[in-house]
Amino acid sequence: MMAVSTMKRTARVVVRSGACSTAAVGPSTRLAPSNRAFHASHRRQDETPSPGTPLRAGPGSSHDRSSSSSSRANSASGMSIVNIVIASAAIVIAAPHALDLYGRITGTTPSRSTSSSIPGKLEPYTHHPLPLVLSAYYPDPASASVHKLLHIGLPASLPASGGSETDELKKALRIRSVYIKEPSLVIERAYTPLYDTLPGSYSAALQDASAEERQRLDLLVKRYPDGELGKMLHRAVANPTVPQLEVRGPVDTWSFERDSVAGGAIPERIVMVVGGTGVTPAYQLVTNLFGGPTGGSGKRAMEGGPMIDVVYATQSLENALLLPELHALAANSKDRVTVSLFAEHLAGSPSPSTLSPTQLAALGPTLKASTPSSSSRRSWLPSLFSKASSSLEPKLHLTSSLSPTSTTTIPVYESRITQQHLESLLSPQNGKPIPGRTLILVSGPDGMVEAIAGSKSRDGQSQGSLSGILAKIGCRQEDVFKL
Ligand SMILES: Cc1cc2nc3c(=O)[nH]c(=O)nc-3n(C[C@H](O)[C@H](O)[C@H](O)COP(=O)(O)OP(=O)(O)OC[C@H]3O[C@@H](n4cnc5c(N)ncnc54)[C@H](O)[C@@H]3O)c2cc1C
Repeated sequence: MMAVSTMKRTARVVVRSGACSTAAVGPSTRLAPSNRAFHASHRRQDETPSPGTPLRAGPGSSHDRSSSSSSRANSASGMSIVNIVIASAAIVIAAPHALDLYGRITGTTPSRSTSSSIPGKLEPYTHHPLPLVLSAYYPDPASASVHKLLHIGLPASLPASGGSETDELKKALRIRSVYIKEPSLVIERAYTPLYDTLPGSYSAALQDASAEERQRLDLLVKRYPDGELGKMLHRAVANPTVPQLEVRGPVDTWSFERDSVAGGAIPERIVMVVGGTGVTPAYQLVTNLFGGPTGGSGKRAMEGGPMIDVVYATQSLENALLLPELHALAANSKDRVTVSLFAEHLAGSPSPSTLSPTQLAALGPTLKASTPSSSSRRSWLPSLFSKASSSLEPKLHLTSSLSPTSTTTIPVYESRITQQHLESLLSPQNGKPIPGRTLILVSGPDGMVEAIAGSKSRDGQSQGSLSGILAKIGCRQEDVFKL
């Protein structure tokens, strides 16, 4: 496993070969990846009144009746104190239920009591305090940014094992998250570690990891201007000796074993359509199956696992996360992992020489950009020559700057992910049907998930009906899962 250089939500679609008809139906749907709208509607939770909020003395308190007889005043005062005690007790008893109800109604997750927190422990349903051992701006620790890489100290995890290789593969086919609590506001938010180092992990990345890497969670956290948890996590000062973050987990975001649609058969291919910080679940799944980007002495890729295509949308090249690591994973797992990037704004026709310092920072020292040749431009979208528009051709190719002979490329399109792109990706290649089953996972801002696969239910708990681009190209409801 490699430390990321110093360093969303989603839908799952299972597509049997031919399950998504590739016939174009209507005009392509544009995505609306507004992080602001997404978080405002899906992930934001307003401040919850604290159970300890003092009650205001109402009419009948001794202060209101200064001219009344002392007995009436005492009686009123006594009544008032009894009322306060009863009301306070009722609030304390009812608060957890009210918070649960509030969470269900708003689609957010209120935190539970942490009065019995045990430092250094991790459990799915109870928060425990863990230390923040590293906090660095991402991608360049020396430049302030809206993204930070955080390392949270963990009790060491050992790779789990048991059962046949197939059983282990099925257990690695999952994406797990943790929830971090904001103590004063009584709210929590989910974050997906880049590597599953959580208890009970079957991740190939854990097998590659050093002892130090096994004792930490690597999170990439975006800060929004008024985002509560993002602000708190960006402000927190790293100190390995102070367990300051209330964390619970692991919680399955998606797992093959719980996927009734999968019916026990491992998919041949998983297409992950992701946007913004929604790339973190895709990254975790790839590293679960193929190990970390720098590899190690441990077991590498899981045998018999699916191919993974990461179709990644960002607002701009400079906002793209984990590009060097994704490229390294694709290069290490030739023909098993592909990555393509859709940047809405590339500022015209960038050439390698005109990339800005922030764009170059997103590429890191290991990637270089080049202008695709006309033949390579066309290779990814063979069926669309006749109707090709400039947004259907990559504007840049990202390749390794360290090994010039490497042919692994991340094509960069100046576009949102469109119907044509997904049709092309899911269509039979060279006229031949893609064998086996394709599972599609979608993760990103609400607007993007809605455009690709339709929105989740209001409470975020159920999938909602399939619509959007995937419905237009003929995918079936049961073939789609929104993370
Ligand atoms: C399974 C899962 C995994 C995730 N993994 C990651 C991850 O790895 N990394 C990551 O960064 N995120 C991840 N997220 C998203 C994360 O959980 C939070 O939703 C995100 O960090 C925003 O939380 P916040 O508290 O910072 O912002 P919030 O307080 O929720 O605010 C979000 C946005 O809403 C706006 N807003 C806040 N209050 C209001 C208001 N009253 N009116 C209008 N707008 C308002 C804010 O300005 C901001 O733009 C994940 C989410 C899920 C569900």
